[in-house]
Order: sequence, then C-alpha cells, then structure tokens
Amino acid sequence: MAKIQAQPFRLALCQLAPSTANKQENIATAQRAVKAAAASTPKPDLIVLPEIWNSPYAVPSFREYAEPIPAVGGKDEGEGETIKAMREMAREAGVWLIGGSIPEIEASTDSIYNTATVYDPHGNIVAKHRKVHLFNINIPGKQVFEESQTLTAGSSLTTFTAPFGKIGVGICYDIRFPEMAMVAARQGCIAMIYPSAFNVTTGPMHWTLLQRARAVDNQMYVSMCSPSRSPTASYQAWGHSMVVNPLGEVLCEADEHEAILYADIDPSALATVRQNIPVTNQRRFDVYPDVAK
Ligand SMILES: NC(=O)CCC(=O)C(=O)O
Repeated sequence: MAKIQAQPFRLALCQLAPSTANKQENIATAQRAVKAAAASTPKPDLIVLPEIWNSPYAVPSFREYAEPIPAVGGKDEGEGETIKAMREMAREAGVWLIGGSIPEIEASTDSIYNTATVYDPHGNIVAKHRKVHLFNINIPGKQVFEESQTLTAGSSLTTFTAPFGKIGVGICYDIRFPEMAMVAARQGCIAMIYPSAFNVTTGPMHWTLLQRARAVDNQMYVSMCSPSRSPTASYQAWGHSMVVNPLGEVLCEADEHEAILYADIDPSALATVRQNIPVTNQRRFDVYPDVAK
C-alpha cells in the first residue's frame, strides 16, 4: 500500500443541466457553472463536471459531437472547441478541473472514446481517461443502452497528482468494477472520482450503494458527478451527485435538479479509518494471489 501524501481540500461537483443538441449552449452552461463554483467561499480546489456534457448522451450522437483530444501534456494543435473551453475554465477560475467526459475521436484509428480530461490551474491537461468498461446493459422495458455500438473501450487506469493529493478517475459504469478503485487506493489515491450519468432504473438500485461500497472497500473518498434530469430527454439521468467519506457515509447529495455541491475532503480521515479498522494491512494476497498480479 503506497503512502498517502495529501492535504485537506475543497471539492465542488457541478450537476449541470442536461446537455442539449447545441454544443455551444452546453459549453456556455459548463462555463457558467465552473465560474459560479469557483466564486463560492471558501473557493474549491477541484471542480468536477458530469459524463458526456457537451453532447446528448445517445449512441448516435457520440461520433457527431466527438473532438480530437491531445495526449497528457500535449499542446493544443488540432484540439476541439470543448477542450479549449475547459483549458480556459480551469485557467480563469484558477482551479483543478476534472472536465467530466466528452466523446473523443482518435483520427489515426477513427475510433470514438468516452473520455475524461483533467486540467491544472494553468489549463494544462494532466490526465486523460478513456472509459474502460462500456455501458452495455439490457433491462427489457426499462433501460437498454449499448455504448459499444459507437464507442471503443479505453485500456488503462488513470490517476493524477495535485498538491492536495493523488486522485483516481473513472467514468460512470467503471464504478461497477471494484478492481479499478482497489488499484487506485493501493497506489496512494485518497479519492476515486467518477463523472457519471446513471439513469432512473439503475440509479435508485445502485448509485448510492456502489459509491458506499467502493468507499468502504478501499477506505477512501468516492464521488460521482451527474447531470440533472430532464423530463424530455431520451436518457433520463438520475442526478443525485454525491460525495462519500472513507467510512462509507454520504457527506452530501443533490436531488435531480441542477446544483453545485461542495465537500471538504480531509485526508486524515483515511488514516483514522485505516487505523481503527485495519483491513488495508490485513489483506491476504498469499491466499488470493491472482488479485495481486
Ligand atoms: N453512463 C453509464 O455508464 C451509466 C451506468 C449506469 O447507469 C449503471 O447502472 O451502471
């Protein structure tokens, strides 16, 4: 288990209005939310946006709205307007930004990804996560979705290190796969943050349960940031953006409407929980070596 090096920080989740068909309008909505979050007191250190916020969350839309995204540390030649706007949001606000996710096009392979980017307060891209587990489910009569019709899955885990600590990033359905959060915790992450968009079928079943489970399993903070719900959208997002502490307690939760949520993250809470209930030191990888590989 890697050592934790972190400081207390303030997290803000922007539960944006559902995306419309107008990309510029969606960008303006995100700009307003980031500005409002950054203007709050005390000022947040890290702001988070939801999953696929510049495009409708719909399989046929991903290619139409996709943009090229540079590699980590890459310059801005050829990057899309949403990436330029997010660099500017982080720079103007002087904050770290987990810019939710947007559809990305990789020109060399013509593949489309569901990709989250992270910016430092200078507008540099410090991390890029391509959704690893594509959301393909079929609950007849309720929720059917098949991201793999147009999306390609990413193939790596993602973390970034800020002055306030190391953070793991996943996207929505990724939270159902506990290995990702476990590896991040073992690498010294204090939080797993997932830009997300559950729906009104799976949201009430599993949204809170999964965040509390990942938090308790790994004794770390866990947070999901969703869009708000629109009665007219084809995909009804669950909303309920949330932050859970390392004991598995819900620190804050939105309802289904537009909102900005704030939470104070205290890394010493990880140490306290890990000392009181020392499962992190009691793992028996000698008994289940496959997991440790
Ligand atoms: N956008 C997603 O990955 C949705 C995941 C979801 O709703 C779930 O139940 O898992």
